[in-house]
Amino acid sequence: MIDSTGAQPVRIRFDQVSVDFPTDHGPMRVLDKVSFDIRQGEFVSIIGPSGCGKTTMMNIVGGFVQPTQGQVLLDGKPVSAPGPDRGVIFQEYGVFPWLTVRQNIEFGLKLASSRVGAQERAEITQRYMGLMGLTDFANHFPKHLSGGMRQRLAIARAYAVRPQFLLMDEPFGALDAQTRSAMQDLLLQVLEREGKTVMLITHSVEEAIYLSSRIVVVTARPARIRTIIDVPFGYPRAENVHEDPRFAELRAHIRELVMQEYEAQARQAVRMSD
Ligand SMILES: Nc1ncnc2c1ncn2[C@@H]1O[C@H](COP(=O)(O)OP(=O)(O)OP(=O)(O)O)[C@@H](O)[C@H]1O
Repeated sequence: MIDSTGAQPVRIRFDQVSVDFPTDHGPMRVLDKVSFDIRQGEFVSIIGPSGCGKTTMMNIVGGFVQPTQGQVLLDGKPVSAPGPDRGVIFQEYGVFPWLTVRQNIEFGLKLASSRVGAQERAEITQRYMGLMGLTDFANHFPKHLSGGMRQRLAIARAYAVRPQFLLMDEPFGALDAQTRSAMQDLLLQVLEREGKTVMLITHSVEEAIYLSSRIVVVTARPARIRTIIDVPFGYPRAENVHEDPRFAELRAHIRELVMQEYEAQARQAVRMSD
């Protein structure tokens, strides 16, 4: 479905979303009147200082946190609960320690859809174990995997379900540089094939530019939209896009914005301690 302007339809809409969390000193505002849209097939990264409210934004889309004011709409309907249409990958490894690698992926599929039969589940599981380099560890339990492998298992489980939306909170943060780069390329391949709508939280400006179609820079807490940047590179994304002079310019620009927000956060902390 394409609207009259020829643009893809809006899938995720933040509409004046504010969140206050209770603290011992009264409510703490974490998000303040955040509004932006994510359209079908877009890859939107959120970048901003640590602790500013990015995970909270993702938790609202995931259905884990309710806004204090405003709403998040998924295909025009307010989000009220988690659902299998959204594949969520958390910072912490979201794997079940009492299940093997194979069982973890199969269980994710079982939860998401009762329509996938046992045979198909086994095939999908085999495929994603292969993609993530986990085939040799199919019968291992997570405690016998390295941190990076556990994270790859969490990613395999989310991808295997083929959700319409991928919500990723620093999914590659715990990986070494080489694995991280391989996982970024694999994500681009999966998206090329399956055409998902993605929201990614990352601290890496390079990762945001390499993967995204747009980057939302948010302010120090409470998170507000500082600016939204269109990434000038199309898909399939060239692996050597890092060498494009526009990449370096964009990186410098976004780093500057994020540094300014860290400085604002530091000034806030000084004021609070006065
Ligand atoms: N359920 C909650 N109850 C109370 N406070 C919370 C809750 N969830 C988050 N917070 C607080 O809200 C603020 C924003 O947290 P959030 O995790 O959204 O930030 P973030 O930008 O994702 O941080 P980071 O980049 O370090 O992961 C933090 O001060 C956090 O302690």
